Amino acid sequence: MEVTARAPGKIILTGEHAVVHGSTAVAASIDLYTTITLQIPSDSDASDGLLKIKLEDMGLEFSWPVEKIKDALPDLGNPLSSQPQSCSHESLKSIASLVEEQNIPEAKIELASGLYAFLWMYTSIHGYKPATAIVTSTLPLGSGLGSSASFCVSVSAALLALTSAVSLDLGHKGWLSFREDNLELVNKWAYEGEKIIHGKPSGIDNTVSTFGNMIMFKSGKLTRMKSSMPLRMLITNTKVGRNTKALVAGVSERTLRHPEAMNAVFIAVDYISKELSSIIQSPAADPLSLTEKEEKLEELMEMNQGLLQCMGVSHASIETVLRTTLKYKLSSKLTGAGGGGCVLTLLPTCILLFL
Ligand SMILES: Nc1ncnc2c1ncn2[C@@H]1O[C@H](COP(=O)(O)OP(=O)(O)OP(=O)(O)O)[C@@H](O)[C@H]1O
Ligand SMILES: C[C@@](O)(CCO)CC(=O)[O-]
Ligand SMILES: [Mg+2]
Repeated sequence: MEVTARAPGKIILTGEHAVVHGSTAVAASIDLYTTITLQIPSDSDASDGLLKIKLEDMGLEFSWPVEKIKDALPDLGNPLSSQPQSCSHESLKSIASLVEEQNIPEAKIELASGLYAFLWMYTSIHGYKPATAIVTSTLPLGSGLGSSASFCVSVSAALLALTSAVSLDLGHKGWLSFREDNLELVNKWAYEGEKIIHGKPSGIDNTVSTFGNMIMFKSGKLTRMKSSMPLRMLITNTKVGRNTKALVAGVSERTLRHPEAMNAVFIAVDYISKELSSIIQSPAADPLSLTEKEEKLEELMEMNQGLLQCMGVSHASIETVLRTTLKYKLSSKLTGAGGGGCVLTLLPTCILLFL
Protein backbone atom coordinates (compact mmCIF):
# COMPACT_ATOMS: atom_id res chain seq x y z
CA MET A 1 0.00 0.00 0.00
CA GLU A 2 1.33 3.41 -0.90
CA VAL A 3 -0.09 6.93 -0.68
CA THR A 4 1.23 10.44 -1.22
CA ALA A 5 -0.34 13.33 0.73
CA ARG A 6 0.45 17.02 0.83
CA ALA A 7 -0.63 19.93 3.01
CA PRO A 8 0.00 23.68 2.66
CA GLY A 9 1.78 26.19 4.88
CA LYS A 10 0.08 29.41 5.96
CA ILE A 11 0.38 33.08 6.75
CA ILE A 12 -1.33 34.71 9.74
CA LEU A 13 -2.74 38.09 8.75
CA THR A 14 -3.62 39.08 12.31
CA GLY A 15 -3.89 37.53 15.76
CA GLU A 16 -0.92 35.20 16.27
CA HIS A 17 -0.11 34.51 19.94
CA ALA A 18 -3.29 36.31 21.09
CA VAL A 19 -5.22 33.40 19.49
CA VAL A 20 -3.58 31.04 22.01
CA HIS A 21 -5.26 33.18 24.71
CA GLY A 22 -8.73 33.16 23.12
CA SER A 23 -8.58 36.10 20.68
CA THR A 24 -9.72 35.93 17.04
CA ALA A 25 -7.04 35.44 14.37
CA VAL A 26 -7.15 35.41 10.56
CA ALA A 27 -5.01 33.01 8.51
CA ALA A 28 -4.68 31.93 4.88
CA SER A 29 -3.04 28.89 3.29
CA ILE A 30 -0.18 29.48 0.86
CA ASP A 31 1.15 27.68 -2.18
CA LEU A 32 4.06 25.96 -0.40
CA TYR A 33 3.63 22.37 0.79
CA THR A 34 4.95 19.49 2.82
CA THR A 35 4.58 16.24 0.90
CA ILE A 36 4.85 12.72 2.28
CA THR A 37 4.87 9.36 0.53
CA LEU A 38 4.01 6.51 2.87
CA GLN A 39 4.62 2.87 1.94
CA ILE A 40 3.27 0.09 4.16
CA PRO A 41 4.10 -3.36 2.76
CA SER A 42 0.94 -5.49 2.82
CA ASP A 43 2.99 -8.67 3.05
CA SER A 44 4.91 -8.61 6.34
CA ASP A 45 7.43 -11.14 4.91
CA ALA A 46 8.41 -8.56 2.28
CA SER A 47 9.43 -6.00 4.91
CA ASP A 48 12.66 -5.48 6.81
CA GLY A 49 10.89 -4.98 10.15
CA LEU A 50 11.77 -1.26 10.27
CA LEU A 51 9.79 1.96 10.54
CA LYS A 52 11.78 4.48 8.46
CA ILE A 53 11.42 8.18 7.83
CA LYS A 54 13.51 9.88 5.16
CA LEU A 55 13.76 13.68 5.23
CA GLU A 56 14.86 13.95 1.63
CA ASP A 57 15.62 17.70 1.45
CA MET A 58 18.08 17.32 4.31
CA GLY A 59 19.51 13.98 3.18
CA LEU A 60 18.61 12.46 6.57
CA GLU A 61 17.12 9.06 7.32
CA PHE A 62 15.98 7.64 10.65
CA SER A 63 14.76 4.12 11.36
CA TRP A 64 13.61 1.96 14.25
CA PRO A 65 12.96 -1.79 14.45
CA VAL A 66 9.20 -2.05 15.05
CA GLU A 67 9.91 -4.56 17.85
CA LYS A 68 11.86 -1.83 19.65
CA ILE A 69 8.96 0.62 19.25
CA LYS A 70 6.65 -2.05 20.66
CA ASP A 71 8.90 -2.43 23.74
CA ALA A 72 9.02 1.36 24.25
CA LEU A 73 5.31 1.97 23.66
CA PRO A 74 3.62 -1.28 24.69
CA ASP A 75 0.18 0.25 25.29
CA LEU A 76 -0.54 1.08 21.66
CA GLY A 77 -1.42 -2.48 20.63
CA ASN A 78 -4.95 -1.67 19.44
CA PRO A 79 -4.76 1.45 17.33
CA LEU A 80 -8.02 3.35 16.99
CA SER A 81 -7.51 5.76 14.14
CA SER A 82 -10.98 7.27 14.58
CA GLN A 83 -10.17 8.46 18.11
CA PRO A 84 -7.27 10.91 18.25
CA GLN A 85 -5.19 10.34 21.37
CA SER A 86 -2.98 12.81 23.23
CA CYS A 87 0.58 11.69 23.88
CA SER A 88 1.04 11.19 27.64
CA HIS A 89 4.13 12.43 29.47
CA GLU A 90 5.36 8.81 29.85
CA SER A 91 4.88 7.98 26.15
CA LEU A 92 6.69 11.20 25.18
CA LYS A 93 9.63 10.19 27.38
CA SER A 94 9.79 6.77 25.68
CA ILE A 95 9.57 8.39 22.22
CA ALA A 96 12.32 10.87 23.18
CA SER A 97 14.67 8.02 24.06
CA LEU A 98 13.91 6.28 20.74
CA VAL A 99 14.78 9.50 18.91
CA GLU A 100 17.86 10.19 21.04
CA GLU A 101 19.43 6.93 19.85
CA GLN A 102 19.34 8.25 16.28
CA ASN A 103 22.13 10.77 16.96
CA ILE A 104 20.57 13.67 15.04
CA PRO A 105 23.31 16.11 13.96
CA GLU A 106 23.55 18.96 16.55
CA ALA A 107 22.75 21.61 13.90
CA LYS A 108 19.47 19.80 13.11
CA ILE A 109 18.41 18.99 16.67
CA GLU A 110 15.15 20.97 16.19
CA LEU A 111 13.98 18.09 13.99
CA ALA A 112 13.63 15.89 17.07
CA SER A 113 10.16 17.25 17.91
CA GLY A 114 8.96 16.55 14.34
CA LEU A 115 10.15 12.95 14.74
CA TYR A 116 8.34 12.67 18.10
CA ALA A 117 5.11 13.80 16.41
CA PHE A 118 5.62 11.35 13.53
CA LEU A 119 6.29 8.39 15.85
CA TRP A 120 3.27 9.22 17.99
CA MET A 121 0.86 9.58 15.08
CA TYR A 122 2.22 6.57 13.20
CA THR A 123 2.09 4.11 16.10
CA SER A 124 -1.28 5.43 17.35
CA ILE A 125 -2.86 4.92 13.92
CA HIS A 126 -0.99 1.92 12.47
CA GLY A 127 0.50 0.22 15.53
CA TYR A 128 3.79 -1.60 15.00
CA LYS A 129 3.72 -2.19 11.23
CA PRO A 130 6.95 -1.69 9.32
CA ALA A 131 6.76 1.19 6.82
CA THR A 132 8.76 3.84 4.96
CA ALA A 133 7.83 7.54 4.90
CA ILE A 134 9.55 9.95 2.52
CA VAL A 135 9.10 13.63 3.33
CA THR A 136 9.90 16.70 1.22
CA SER A 137 8.89 20.33 1.79
CA THR A 138 8.97 23.60 -0.13
CA LEU A 139 8.45 25.49 3.15
CA PRO A 140 11.29 26.98 5.17
CA LEU A 141 11.33 25.14 8.53
CA GLY A 142 10.86 27.13 11.74
CA SER A 143 10.16 30.44 9.93
CA GLY A 144 6.55 31.28 10.77
CA LEU A 145 4.96 29.75 7.67
CA GLY A 146 3.46 26.79 9.51
CA SER A 147 5.99 24.10 8.54
CA SER A 148 5.17 22.11 11.69
CA ALA A 149 1.43 22.14 11.00
CA SER A 150 1.81 21.28 7.33
CA PHE A 151 4.12 18.40 8.33
CA CYS A 152 1.56 17.13 10.88
CA VAL A 153 -1.40 17.50 8.50
CA SER A 154 0.37 15.70 5.64
CA VAL A 155 1.46 12.89 7.99
CA SER A 156 -2.04 12.61 9.47
CA ALA A 157 -3.65 12.58 6.00
CA ALA A 158 -1.28 9.91 4.65
CA LEU A 159 -1.72 7.71 7.73
CA LEU A 160 -5.52 7.97 7.70
CA ALA A 161 -5.76 7.46 3.92
CA LEU A 162 -4.33 3.95 4.50
CA THR A 163 -7.01 3.01 7.08
CA SER A 164 -10.66 2.09 6.73
CA ALA A 165 -11.64 5.06 8.94
CA VAL A 166 -11.92 7.39 5.93
CA SER A 167 -13.12 7.33 2.35
CA LEU A 168 -11.61 9.44 -0.38
CA ASP A 169 -13.43 11.26 -3.18
CA LEU A 170 -12.15 12.20 -6.58
CA GLY A 171 -10.60 15.62 -6.01
CA HIS A 172 -9.04 18.08 -8.39
CA LYS A 173 -5.81 18.16 -10.39
CA GLY A 174 -5.30 14.41 -9.97
CA TRP A 175 -5.44 14.47 -6.12
CA LEU A 176 -8.02 12.55 -4.12
CA SER A 177 -9.71 14.55 -1.39
CA PHE A 178 -11.17 13.85 2.05
CA ARG A 179 -14.84 14.41 2.80
CA GLU A 180 -15.64 17.18 5.31
CA ASP A 181 -16.07 14.80 8.32
CA ASN A 182 -12.86 13.00 7.38
CA LEU A 183 -11.06 16.36 7.18
CA GLU A 184 -12.06 16.96 10.77
CA LEU A 185 -10.41 13.67 11.75
CA VAL A 186 -7.25 14.58 9.78
CA ASN A 187 -7.23 17.93 11.60
CA LYS A 188 -7.67 16.38 15.05
CA TRP A 189 -4.77 13.97 14.60
CA ALA A 190 -2.61 16.78 13.19
CA TYR A 191 -3.46 18.85 16.28
CA GLU A 192 -2.12 16.03 18.48
CA GLY A 193 1.13 16.23 16.48
CA GLU A 194 1.25 20.03 16.79
CA LYS A 195 0.79 19.70 20.57
CA ILE A 196 3.96 17.62 20.68
CA ILE A 197 5.91 20.20 18.60
CA HIS A 198 4.42 23.46 19.99
CA GLY A 199 3.49 22.65 23.59
CA LYS A 200 0.31 24.74 23.63
CA PRO A 201 -0.92 25.40 20.08
CA SER A 202 -4.19 27.21 19.44
CA GLY A 203 -4.91 24.86 16.51
CA ILE A 204 -5.10 27.64 13.91
CA ASP A 205 -2.09 26.42 11.89
CA ASN A 206 -3.24 22.81 11.50
CA THR A 207 -6.83 23.97 10.85
CA VAL A 208 -5.94 26.32 7.97
CA SER A 209 -3.52 23.72 6.57
CA THR A 210 -6.29 21.07 6.64
CA PHE A 211 -9.18 23.17 5.30
CA GLY A 212 -7.23 25.60 3.08
CA ASN A 213 -8.28 29.06 1.84
CA MET A 214 -8.76 31.83 4.39
CA ILE A 215 -10.21 31.33 7.87
CA MET A 216 -11.11 33.22 10.99
CA PHE A 217 -10.28 31.19 14.12
CA LYS A 218 -11.21 31.67 17.77
CA SER A 219 -11.16 29.24 20.71
CA GLY A 220 -10.83 26.17 18.48
CA LYS A 221 -13.64 27.23 16.12
CA LEU A 222 -13.09 28.03 12.48
CA THR A 223 -15.18 30.30 10.27
CA ARG A 224 -14.44 30.08 6.57
CA MET A 225 -13.91 33.46 4.91
CA LYS A 226 -14.56 34.62 1.37
CA SER A 227 -12.36 37.51 0.36
CA SER A 228 -14.04 40.09 -1.86
CA MET A 229 -10.87 42.04 -2.65
CA PRO A 230 -7.43 41.30 -4.10
CA LEU A 231 -4.95 40.74 -1.29
CA ARG A 232 -1.29 40.46 -2.20
CA MET A 233 1.33 39.90 0.44
CA LEU A 234 5.08 39.99 0.09
CA ILE A 235 6.74 37.47 2.41
CA THR A 236 10.27 38.31 3.59
CA ASN A 237 12.23 35.62 5.39
CA THR A 238 14.67 37.19 7.87
CA LYS A 239 16.37 33.76 8.03
CA VAL A 240 16.72 34.26 11.77
CA GLY A 241 15.90 30.87 13.28
CA ARG A 242 13.50 30.54 16.20
CA ASN A 243 11.23 28.07 17.84
CA THR A 244 7.49 28.50 18.18
CA LYS A 245 7.26 26.46 21.40
CA ALA A 246 9.67 28.79 23.26
CA LEU A 247 7.99 31.96 21.92
CA VAL A 248 4.49 30.79 22.88
CA ALA A 249 5.78 29.88 26.37
CA GLY A 250 7.41 33.36 26.66
CA VAL A 251 4.07 35.09 25.98
CA SER A 252 2.33 32.91 28.58
CA GLU A 253 4.99 33.81 31.16
CA ARG A 254 4.55 37.54 30.42
CA THR A 255 0.78 37.06 30.79
CA LEU A 256 1.31 35.53 34.23
CA ARG A 257 3.48 38.51 35.25
CA HIS A 258 1.10 41.19 33.88
CA PRO A 259 -2.35 39.57 33.54
CA GLU A 260 -4.45 42.73 33.22
CA ALA A 261 -2.18 44.56 30.77
CA MET A 262 -1.78 41.46 28.62
CA ASN A 263 -5.51 40.75 28.63
CA ALA A 264 -6.09 44.27 27.34
CA VAL A 265 -3.57 43.56 24.55
CA PHE A 266 -5.40 40.32 23.65
CA ILE A 267 -8.76 42.13 23.57
CA ALA A 268 -7.31 44.79 21.25
CA VAL A 269 -6.02 42.05 18.93
CA ASP A 270 -9.47 40.45 18.91
CA TYR A 271 -10.99 43.73 17.65
CA ILE A 272 -8.23 44.11 15.05
CA SER A 273 -8.85 40.61 13.62
CA LYS A 274 -12.62 41.11 13.53
CA GLU A 275 -12.30 44.47 11.76
CA LEU A 276 -9.77 43.06 9.28
CA SER A 277 -12.03 40.13 8.44
CA SER A 278 -15.06 42.34 7.91
CA ILE A 279 -13.09 44.63 5.55
CA ILE A 280 -11.73 41.68 3.56
CA GLN A 281 -15.23 40.20 3.22
CA SER A 282 -17.19 43.43 2.69
CA PRO A 283 -19.22 43.32 -0.54
CA ALA A 284 -17.68 44.85 -3.65
CA ALA A 285 -20.55 47.41 -3.65
CA ASP A 286 -19.31 48.69 -0.26
CA PRO A 287 -19.06 52.51 -0.18
CA LEU A 288 -15.34 52.26 0.72
CA SER A 289 -13.07 52.26 -2.31
CA LEU A 290 -10.41 49.56 -2.70
CA THR A 291 -7.72 52.08 -1.77
CA GLU A 292 -9.58 53.05 1.41
CA LYS A 293 -9.94 49.37 2.35
CA GLU A 294 -6.23 48.76 1.75
CA GLU A 295 -5.33 51.77 3.88
CA LYS A 296 -7.42 50.38 6.73
CA LEU A 297 -5.80 46.95 6.41
CA GLU A 298 -2.35 48.56 6.49
CA GLU A 299 -3.22 50.44 9.65
CA LEU A 300 -4.61 47.29 11.30
CA MET A 301 -1.44 45.35 10.39
CA GLU A 302 0.71 48.13 11.92
CA MET A 303 -1.43 48.13 15.08
CA ASN A 304 -1.13 44.34 15.36
CA GLN A 305 2.65 44.55 14.93
CA GLY A 306 2.79 47.10 17.77
CA LEU A 307 0.85 44.72 20.02
CA LEU A 308 3.12 41.80 19.05
CA GLN A 309 6.00 44.01 20.25
CA CYS A 310 4.12 44.41 23.55
CA MET A 311 3.98 40.61 23.76
CA GLY A 312 7.76 40.47 23.35
CA VAL A 313 7.88 38.46 20.12
CA SER A 314 9.38 40.95 17.66
CA HIS A 315 13.09 40.90 16.82
CA ALA A 316 15.77 43.28 15.51
CA SER A 317 15.69 41.49 12.13
CA ILE A 318 11.90 42.02 11.92
CA GLU A 319 12.29 45.71 12.83
CA THR A 320 14.83 46.09 9.99
CA VAL A 321 12.29 44.75 7.48
CA LEU A 322 9.60 47.09 8.94
CA ARG A 323 11.88 50.13 8.55
CA THR A 324 12.92 49.13 5.04
CA THR A 325 9.37 48.65 3.75
CA LEU A 326 8.24 51.87 5.46
CA LYS A 327 10.73 53.79 3.27
CA TYR A 328 8.47 52.75 0.37
CA LYS A 329 5.33 53.63 2.38
CA LEU A 330 4.49 49.92 2.78
CA SER A 331 3.10 48.39 5.98
CA SER A 332 4.41 45.15 7.43
CA LYS A 333 4.01 42.85 10.41
CA LEU A 334 5.61 39.63 11.56
CA THR A 335 3.70 36.45 10.75
CA GLY A 336 3.59 33.24 12.79
CA ALA A 337 5.44 33.08 16.06
CA GLY A 338 7.93 35.93 15.39
CA GLY A 339 11.34 36.14 17.11
CA GLY A 340 12.83 36.18 13.56
CA GLY A 341 11.19 34.13 10.82
CA CYS A 342 8.96 35.77 8.20
CA VAL A 343 7.45 39.24 7.79
CA LEU A 344 4.33 40.10 5.74
CA THR A 345 4.06 43.27 3.68
CA LEU A 346 0.78 44.29 2.08
CA LEU A 347 1.28 45.19 -1.58
CA PRO A 348 -1.55 47.60 -2.41
CA THR A 349 -3.05 47.55 -5.91
CA CYS A 350 -1.63 51.02 -6.74
CA ILE A 351 1.90 49.54 -6.39
CA LEU A 352 1.04 46.52 -8.51
CA LEU A 353 0.04 48.84 -11.37
CA PHE A 354 3.71 49.88 -11.62
CA LEU A 355 5.12 46.34 -11.60
N1 LIG B 1 9.41 18.69 6.71
C1 LIG B 1 9.61 18.45 8.02
N2 LIG B 1 10.22 17.33 8.42
C2 LIG B 1 10.43 17.08 9.74
N3 LIG B 1 10.09 17.92 10.75
C3 LIG B 1 9.48 19.05 10.38
C4 LIG B 1 9.21 19.39 9.02
N4 LIG B 1 8.61 20.59 9.00
C5 LIG B 1 8.52 21.01 10.28
N5 LIG B 1 9.03 20.09 11.12
C6 LIG B 1 9.12 20.18 12.60
O1 LIG B 1 8.57 21.43 12.99
C7 LIG B 1 9.58 22.28 13.60
C8 LIG B 1 9.33 23.73 13.24
O2 LIG B 1 8.14 24.11 13.86
P1 LIG B 1 7.87 25.56 14.42
O3 LIG B 1 6.48 25.53 14.89
O4 LIG B 1 8.93 25.97 15.39
O5 LIG B 1 8.02 26.51 13.14
P2 LIG B 1 6.97 26.78 11.97
O6 LIG B 1 5.83 25.83 12.11
O7 LIG B 1 7.70 26.76 10.70
O8 LIG B 1 6.49 28.26 12.27
P3 LIG B 1 5.11 28.78 12.93
O9 LIG B 1 4.71 27.77 13.95
O10 LIG B 1 5.47 30.09 13.56
O11 LIG B 1 4.17 28.94 11.79
C9 LIG B 1 10.90 21.74 13.02
O12 LIG B 1 11.99 22.08 13.87
C10 LIG B 1 10.61 20.23 13.01
O13 LIG B 1 10.71 19.66 14.29
C1 LIG C 1 2.18 31.79 17.63
C2 LIG C 1 0.94 31.05 17.17
O1 LIG C 1 -0.20 31.84 17.50
C3 LIG C 1 0.90 30.88 15.66
C4 LIG C 1 2.09 30.20 15.07
O2 LIG C 1 1.92 30.14 13.67
C5 LIG C 1 0.85 29.72 17.89
C6 LIG C 1 -0.51 29.06 17.80
O3 LIG C 1 -1.51 29.71 17.56
O4 LIG C 1 -0.53 27.84 18.01
MG1 LIG D 1 4.67 25.72 13.86
